[in-house]
Amino acid sequence: MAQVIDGRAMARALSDETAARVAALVDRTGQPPALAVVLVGDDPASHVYVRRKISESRRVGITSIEHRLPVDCPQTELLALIDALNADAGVHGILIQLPLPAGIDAALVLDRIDPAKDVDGFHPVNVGRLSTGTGGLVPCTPLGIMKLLDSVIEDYRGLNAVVIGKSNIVGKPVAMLLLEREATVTVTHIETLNLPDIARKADIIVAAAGAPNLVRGYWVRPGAIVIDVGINRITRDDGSTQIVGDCATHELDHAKAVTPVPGGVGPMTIACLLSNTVLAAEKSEDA
Ligand SMILES: Nc1nc(=O)c2c([nH]1)NC[C@@H]1CN(c3ccc(C(=O)N[C@@H](CCC(=O)O)C(=O)O)cc3)C=[N+]21
Repeated sequence: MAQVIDGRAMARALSDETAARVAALVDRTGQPPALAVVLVGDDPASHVYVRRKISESRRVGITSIEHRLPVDCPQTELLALIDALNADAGVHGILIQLPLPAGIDAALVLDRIDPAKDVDGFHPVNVGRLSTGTGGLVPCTPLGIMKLLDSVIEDYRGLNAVVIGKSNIVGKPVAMLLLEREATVTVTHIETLNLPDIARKADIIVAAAGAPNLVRGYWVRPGAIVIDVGINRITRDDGSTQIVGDCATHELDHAKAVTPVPGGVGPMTIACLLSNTVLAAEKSEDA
């Protein structure tokens, strides 16, 4: 049987550490870290995620401030809000929930965030720092993936890592982090030919394609480690809905370790958002 990596337990442990850092910060400065969460429009999944981010923030002592804007909000209004949050010394982290409504230029919006407050790590300055390995805030999902992998891997050197998906929020940044550990990294995507053959060479598979049951048992070599980043809401025959990942997990008994969905990468993403927020607040102390 493959080891099932418990993302909920690891997230809890990380958040306990974060809570201790928050308490120490409050002792030093008299002020808790503050996270601004900006939600534009009424995507139901985004609402669920934002609720969870805010309640987890409170649990560790981070003050979270939610800003809701209507779906037809003019871009200039969103940019003005970001300017105000950038200028507010009491705000340490800014998160713009994605996806943004059509008609808003997401790249322009992310460019506007002060890189020091960019707890998602999506600003070009942080993307650049990640690619040169020179500090900066690291995107939450890739950071969480590395912590999950670190629980089962000591030394990445010489390992083959195959990343499925080339998104800016998961595929590309996790490839950079794996490269930094000196794994041999292959990034694949929707146009990749012979994906099963490429995956079969992997010691580490990171599946972030957004396609349920994409990664089948025969794609995975015995002893490989499989990180399932997918969050797919599917409707069963009886009409009920279920969250599944990108991997046919029931076919992966021969893997060394797998992450479950739910309870794997998702909870770690939120725990890393909180640790990034405290990191941003700690760094602002010396500024
Ligand atoms: N600016 C921005 N930053 C993000 O980090 C960001 C975003 N926008 N937009 C959407 C995606 C998605 N995302 C998730 C976070 C937690 C779970 C999570 O906690 N999932 C649970 C429950 C799954 C469920 O029941 O929905 C689990 O996997 O166990 C899932 C997905 C963050 N994202």
